[in-house]
Amino acid sequence: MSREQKAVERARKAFFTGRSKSLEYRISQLKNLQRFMQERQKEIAEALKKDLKRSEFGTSLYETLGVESEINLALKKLKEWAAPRPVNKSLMTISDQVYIQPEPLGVVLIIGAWNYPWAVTVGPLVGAIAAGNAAVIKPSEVSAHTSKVMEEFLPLYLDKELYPVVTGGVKETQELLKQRFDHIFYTGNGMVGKIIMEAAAKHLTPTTLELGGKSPCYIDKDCDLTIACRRIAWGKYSNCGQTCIAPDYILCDPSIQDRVIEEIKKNIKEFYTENPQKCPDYGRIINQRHFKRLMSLMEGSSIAVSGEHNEAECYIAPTVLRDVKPDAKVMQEEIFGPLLPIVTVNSVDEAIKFINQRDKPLALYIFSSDKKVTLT
Ligand SMILES: NC(=O)c1ccc[n+]([C@@H]2O[C@H](COP(=O)([O-])OP(=O)(O)OC[C@H]3O[C@@H](n4cnc5c(N)ncnc54)[C@H](O)[C@@H]3O)[C@@H](O)[C@H]2O)c1
Ligand SMILES: CCCCCCC=O
Repeated sequence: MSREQKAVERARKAFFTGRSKSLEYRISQLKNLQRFMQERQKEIAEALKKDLKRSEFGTSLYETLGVESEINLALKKLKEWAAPRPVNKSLMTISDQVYIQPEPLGVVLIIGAWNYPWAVTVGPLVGAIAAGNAAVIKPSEVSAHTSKVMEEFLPLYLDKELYPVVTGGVKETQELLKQRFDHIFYTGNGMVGKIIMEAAAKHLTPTTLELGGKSPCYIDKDCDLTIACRRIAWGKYSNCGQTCIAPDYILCDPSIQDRVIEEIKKNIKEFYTENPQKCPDYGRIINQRHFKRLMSLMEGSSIAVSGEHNEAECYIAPTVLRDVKPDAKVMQEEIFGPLLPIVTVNSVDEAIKFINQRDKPLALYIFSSDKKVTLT
């Protein structure tokens, strides 16, 4: 029997003891997780620094504060969430006592991604514990230092049988996917999302798929460019653009392209100094494979801001590309890095057509002073 199969079987056996169902037990495990997040702050921050050059402030802001507030919410609301809910009687149930009783699903699988590894792996775990489930936790092998911290320290705080951490790469994840789960929560790219759904379908397991995609921005001629560009620069270059809903590309009128570039440049300097490579708040590309992918996406584009890079450090500076053609390489896939292409369009109608014809946006950012401008 494989290590993965053993972990799932142990979790199921532990689930059948019924202990994860008691509210007291769920609360005690959530409190242990809370204690883990507080006591292991140093290990969490050090691992994220090694994986993504995440600053300590960034670790709190983007990862631990979010997970901690999920735990606090669950602790506060658990009794209410788990309580039976009243239901209106119908002719069929007129002589019955009727109510909806929330019940745990069973053994769930959580497969995390590497870009915000705590938020997307331990975040869903909070919900799984609160709902009384057993959960097999599979952190991303790509953020290897973080994965090691989860593997080493989580079992010191949580019930090891109910909430095992299974590390490894594609082979190990595929071995896990052969097992039967009662729910799968996956975060990552859409190609692998299809593999997850196919494996889940074999057991009719419901899935939650948190995927990626393109997130276009449209800047109208008459909007407040200073505000628009500041917001885009923040969203684009936080975590080096490696955020699911980071602005992917900008559409704007040719007459404002130069001003947009200047405003974004000003913000890059304010956020990350003249030299982002030395700035503690600017991260790194997760690995050489993604570094090379991003360098190749930039090929043939006209660079308006920076484009500097250093392969040994997996460093790519906050970059803006101008007059990008719709068929350029950089427009064909989710960028997931600090490259910001600008494509010019002559009207809002052209922008709408552009987006609708090619992308099913994950997020859509519209900057316009005209409240009637929507792209839906
Ligand atoms: N919607 C959201 O909330 C959200 C959040 C974060 C990231 N994302 C998206 O995730 C993507 C980035 O993550 P990623 O996919 O590079 O992460 P990744 O490479 O870490 O993969 C995610 C998980 O899938 C597993 N995996 C990889 N290949 C597999 C295969 N062939 N078979 C089975 N399992 C496999 C990995 O082991 C890992 O645990 C981006 O597209 C981003 O937009 C979405
Ligand atoms: C603040 C938490 C960010 C999670 C983003 C998920 C997408 O990448």
